[in-house]
Amino acid sequence: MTQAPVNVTVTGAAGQIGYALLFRIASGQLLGQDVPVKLRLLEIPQAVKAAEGTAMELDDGAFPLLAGIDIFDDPKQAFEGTNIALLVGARPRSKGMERGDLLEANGGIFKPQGEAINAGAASDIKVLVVGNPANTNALIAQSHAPDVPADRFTAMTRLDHNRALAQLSKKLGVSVTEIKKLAIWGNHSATQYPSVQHAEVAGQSVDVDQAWLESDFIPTVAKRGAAIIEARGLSSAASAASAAIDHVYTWVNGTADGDWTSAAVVSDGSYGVPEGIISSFPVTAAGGEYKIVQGLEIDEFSRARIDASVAELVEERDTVQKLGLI
Ligand SMILES: NC(=O)C1=CN([C@@H]2O[C@H](COP(=O)(O)OP(=O)(O)OC[C@H]3O[C@@H](n4cnc5c(N)ncnc54)[C@H](O)[C@@H]3O)[C@@H](O)[C@H]2O)C=CC1
Ligand SMILES: O=C([O-])CC(=O)C(=O)O
Repeated sequence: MTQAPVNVTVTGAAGQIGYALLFRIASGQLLGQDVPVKLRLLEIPQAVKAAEGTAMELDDGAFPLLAGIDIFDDPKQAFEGTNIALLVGARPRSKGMERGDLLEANGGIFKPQGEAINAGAASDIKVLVVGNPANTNALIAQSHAPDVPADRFTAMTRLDHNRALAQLSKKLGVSVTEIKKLAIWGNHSATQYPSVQHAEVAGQSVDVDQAWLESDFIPTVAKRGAAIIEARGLSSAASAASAAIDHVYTWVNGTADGDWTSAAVVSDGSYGVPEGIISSFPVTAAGGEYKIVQGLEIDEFSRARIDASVAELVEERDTVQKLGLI
């Protein structure tokens, strides 16, 4: 081993995303093949036993990079000294619900977790919120961590980004690796805007007809979560875990030259998105920081879609404000 282990806290460790995520972290896919990790698992008391079972299986994987596993039911202990926090633990939606319906049920989880991160996490803490409604849960956690730089709190729209890549690659008959500069804007919800306005294949802009974009691509990507629930009877798990791995790996290791990815980050007012809201943008990563891509021209169609999704985020912020969660 070439360095001290990195502490990674995963909440909801006994859940379905946790089960898909933990083995990939232990195998080195979160941070890199030369980076040892110590796992700190947080669960509610009733699920600690199940988390212990997962920890036994992690032991049985004999992962060379796994330097230890601790299990907690107290957020203060779980986030003590942690470098990377994956906030997955929350109730998933079921058929017929929108993610925003989970605001009240799940919002309460993220206030004490934000406070615990503020109190005890390592100074280089990076937080990814996966639990839905992810953007606003991230806002709740961030607002209770005043001593942590706000840009360390992010929410996951990488799954939407990957879904958009997959759909476009099928349509164009090219590999996902050939597509650059796709972007997810706004909320991780049905109002999100997957944009091909700046997308490129082999340096050329992507030529797809507007009717396909509006009636197929955008709704397929934006409603994919509901389609998975309809088909599986459970919300997406392995693909969500995979996107969480991608989000953190890119954050730590950077984006490729000439490309970007999507992540929900604290808005600095760019593109008319109100400051402080956690909204998805096209972002680059370098030196361990995500930065919003600047200076993009936004066409009229994109403007309307971005504004609609951001309006939903403003509503969610106002709701949690009324609930006393921020
Ligand atoms: N942002 C995204 O792209 C996606 C987000 N999600 C969301 O991720 C969340 C988790 O999904 P699943 O793993 O499928 O759910 P799950 O129900 O299988 O697991 C959730 C786990 O969280 C635990 N938990 C609940 N409250 C907790 C707390 N206060 N502290 C620690 N752990 C707690 C539960 O005991 C359970 O083990 C849901 O909110 C789901 O909607 C799911 C897919 C994609
Ligand atoms: O749709 C859901 O509730 C789970 C989720 O966030 C997704 O699959 O994108």
